[in-house]
Amino acid sequence: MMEAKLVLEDGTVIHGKGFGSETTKFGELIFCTSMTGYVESLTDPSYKGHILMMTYPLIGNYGVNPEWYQSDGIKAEGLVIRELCQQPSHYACESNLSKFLEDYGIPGICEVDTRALTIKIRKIGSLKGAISTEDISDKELLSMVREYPDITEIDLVDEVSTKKPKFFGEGNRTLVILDCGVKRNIIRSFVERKTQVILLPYHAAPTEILEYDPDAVLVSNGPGDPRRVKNVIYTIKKLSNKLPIFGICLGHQLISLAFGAKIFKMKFGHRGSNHPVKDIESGEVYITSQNHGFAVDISSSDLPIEITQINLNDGTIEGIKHKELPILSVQYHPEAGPGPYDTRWLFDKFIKIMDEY
Ligand SMILES: NC(=O)CC[C@H](N)C(=O)O
Repeated sequence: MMEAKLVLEDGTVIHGKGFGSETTKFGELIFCTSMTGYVESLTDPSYKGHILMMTYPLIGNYGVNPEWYQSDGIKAEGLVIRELCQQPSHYACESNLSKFLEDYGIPGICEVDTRALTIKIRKIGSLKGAISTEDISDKELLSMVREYPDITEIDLVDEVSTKKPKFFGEGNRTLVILDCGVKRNIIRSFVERKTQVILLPYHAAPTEILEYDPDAVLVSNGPGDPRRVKNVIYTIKKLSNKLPIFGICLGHQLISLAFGAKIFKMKFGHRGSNHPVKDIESGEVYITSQNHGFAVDISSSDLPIEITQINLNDGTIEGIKHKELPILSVQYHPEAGPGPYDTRWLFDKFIKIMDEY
């Protein structure tokens, strides 16, 4: 295996073994506590701009199958792990993790003490970093990392959204999804429920959306700072009294912004498959799949939206709804991929709202 290093903006330099592509990539280093689901996570467009570190110590065991992809390829900038399994075993395995990363030009580094690094990030927060398997000195790489723009300064949604309309499934109801970096499982969740899905570029104008005569609009998940995606916030405001609107993750943040809430960057985010979320009305607790670094802040009860669900680990907002209009959203991922299926009922709820409207 080739030599590789991980350099962080605070000056940390970690040497390890490289796998995947021989290259240098930059991004915000974040950690994910899911024990499995590395294929789904690497291909989740919300990870664009991030270097993904898995806390589970052995990764790659069951290999790779394109059916598990959440988009057309790897969207994360790099992968940091403790131990790489080089001989995967699984009935559906078609490739291995190293080849998978190589196919998409993405570097990986293993033999890293990921747990110590996670403790560091939990203490000081997410950090910008680079993985490199090239011949660049530590000093030079560190200054490149420090010069690299912060995640809040990059328009990542534009890099992952579809360039033209796409159509999926059939049925007697139609849903427009504004593609900010949608995961395939979200589209699948509606197609399975006999819904025609029209996927539009995130910048589609309100008039263009209405021309499709949809029964509702869903604002998808996606990477980066929601405050940068101003045109979608405008679209949500324009459509709010015309159609039901649902939001997942970035979509939840954009709907919240459209109705006056604020956004803050979390210290190290929520990324994993076991985040407990409580539904305030029913008192039920769900185990949810999460991947976000920003969160919604609703400090005033004068806003037209109210909190429906909260995170039981840190009390952050996990769900909101409009006080009068059929508009609701969640911060977590009801479609799973990877993660538990506890909250798949939300898709049935969305569909019921569409059908009744
Ligand atoms: N999965 C997502 O949609 C992420 C939303 C947003 N980019 C965040 O990091 O908070």
